Amino acid sequence: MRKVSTVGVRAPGTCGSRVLGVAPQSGLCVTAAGTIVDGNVDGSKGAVKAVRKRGVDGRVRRFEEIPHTGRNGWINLLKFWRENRFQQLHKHMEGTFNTLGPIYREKVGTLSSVNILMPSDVSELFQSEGLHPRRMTLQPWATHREIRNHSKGVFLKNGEEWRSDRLQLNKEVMLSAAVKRFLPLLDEVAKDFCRMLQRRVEREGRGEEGKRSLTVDPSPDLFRFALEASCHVIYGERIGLFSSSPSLASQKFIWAVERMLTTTPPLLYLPPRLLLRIGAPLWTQHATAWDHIFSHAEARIQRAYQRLTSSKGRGSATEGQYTGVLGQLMEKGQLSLDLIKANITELMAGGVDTTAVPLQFALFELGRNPEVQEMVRQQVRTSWAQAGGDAQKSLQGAPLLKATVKEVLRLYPVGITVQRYPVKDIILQNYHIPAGTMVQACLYPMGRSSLVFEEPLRFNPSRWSGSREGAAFRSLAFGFGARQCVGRRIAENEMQLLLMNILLNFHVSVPSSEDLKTTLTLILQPETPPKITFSKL
Ligand code: HEM
Repeated sequence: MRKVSTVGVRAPGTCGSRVLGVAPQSGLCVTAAGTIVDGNVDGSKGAVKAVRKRGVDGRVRRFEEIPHTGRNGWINLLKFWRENRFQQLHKHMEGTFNTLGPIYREKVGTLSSVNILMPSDVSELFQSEGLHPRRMTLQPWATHREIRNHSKGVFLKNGEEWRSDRLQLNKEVMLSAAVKRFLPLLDEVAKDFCRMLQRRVEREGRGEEGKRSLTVDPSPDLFRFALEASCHVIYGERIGLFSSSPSLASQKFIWAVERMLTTTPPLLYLPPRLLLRIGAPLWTQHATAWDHIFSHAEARIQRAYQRLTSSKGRGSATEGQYTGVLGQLMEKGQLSLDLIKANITELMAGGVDTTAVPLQFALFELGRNPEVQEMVRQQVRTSWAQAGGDAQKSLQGAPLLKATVKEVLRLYPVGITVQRYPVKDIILQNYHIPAGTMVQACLYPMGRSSLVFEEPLRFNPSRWSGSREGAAFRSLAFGFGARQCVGRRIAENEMQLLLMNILLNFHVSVPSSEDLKTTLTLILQPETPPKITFSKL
């Protein structure tokens, strides 16, 4: 047991590297606030436990006693700007947990949060999220909708309004009957992607015919794949992005989403309406990017609407035929056209980078871990053969493939935190948290914590097959509870199907297996997209 001195920002509650430390060790650590942490962080089998805690004098500590990174939000904001911490917020969080312990407070500009990383604490948070869970509002997005008079979709809504939209969307994208409907569409796009890649390897690759290899940065193709897949599932429309001349409008949509994401984080800490009034370029870029996303969606929604109404007029030409999420929502008529537009636009904006980027990480990790790749391929091959090529059955018989996606998102979560405002007072790490406080579950530091995962830096999908690490509140990349990602089933199936088709057709390797440097826009990305070598099997 050791007492930790309290100096400057690092002072309160320091548990040092024991929380996330690379060097595993065992022992108790007394924080400055007097909380006892049972620090058995031995990385050996069975040793990783949730942190137990109680006040030394048996009392719950006050909110103000939670370790923090400095009281003055404006000074913190200045530091963030000066040191470019927005882009490295995931690393900043990891470092701060190492220094301050498993819970800390942070104020940046006007935004205050309590940050946690232990699964047991996230479970506590989940139990107090209430019937209408709330996340931190992305104010620049909300302001854009308000000034342009657009309705908001589920991402930006709260309360009963959110719930009623969400229940309708769940039926079309989350329930297993819906998955069954859209899965063949995703499979078709994944297969076309592989055919396009085959042609490219044959045309541009090296080596003898039939056994060629090609080393490329696959990210532009992965973005196209994700957009093609989204359009097929959402609008029921193929947009031909794998052709030799993909449309410029689609490329512009991809750029607009990228711009919208990169301009979001700096705008979170400043009042958008003030920036709008002074004509700040950052705000103009953000709003213009959103305008583009909206007009892209609007054009497609109009087309789909005309298609649907004209086929209805001709008799039921589309009866029994799946017309995409948009068609389903229109046919059911439970949401107004305005709300359908708002939600469909959000699904489109949220559906491209979120899957294209983890696919880059997945190919990189499979490439630098050839034994893992081979193990997954064997399972996928057997399952695919047994299922006679049926996509859904093939996925069901390949748990390692599902675990691969989970493992990628553990190490590289798309969103680095999930936020909630508890509806009642709760106790986390023996500190009192008043209702209405913004609490963030920090996924990046959690995924890399030796308290939570054995050998956290090892890419090991098999870790999810045992019961222990499959335990609750460790795999949180899609959030949790009723407000979890509504695109989850689309995303999981889309990524699994693409990886399945790639593994059946190519061996994947990487020219450099050095760790990837990551950077945060609104989502976690590689600083430079990794190069991947595809060799025909
Ligand atoms: C790997 C891919 C993805 C990841 C990791 C991811 C992650 C997340 C997370 C963490 C949330 C917040 C959940 C919470 O607060 O508990 C979320 C919400 C959301 N996501 Fe995703 N997402 C992904 C793909 C997608 C896709 C493909 C779509 C659209 C097709 C989508 C649309 C949305 C929407 C609309 C919400 C707001 C849901 C609500 O508030 O009710 N996401 N996502």
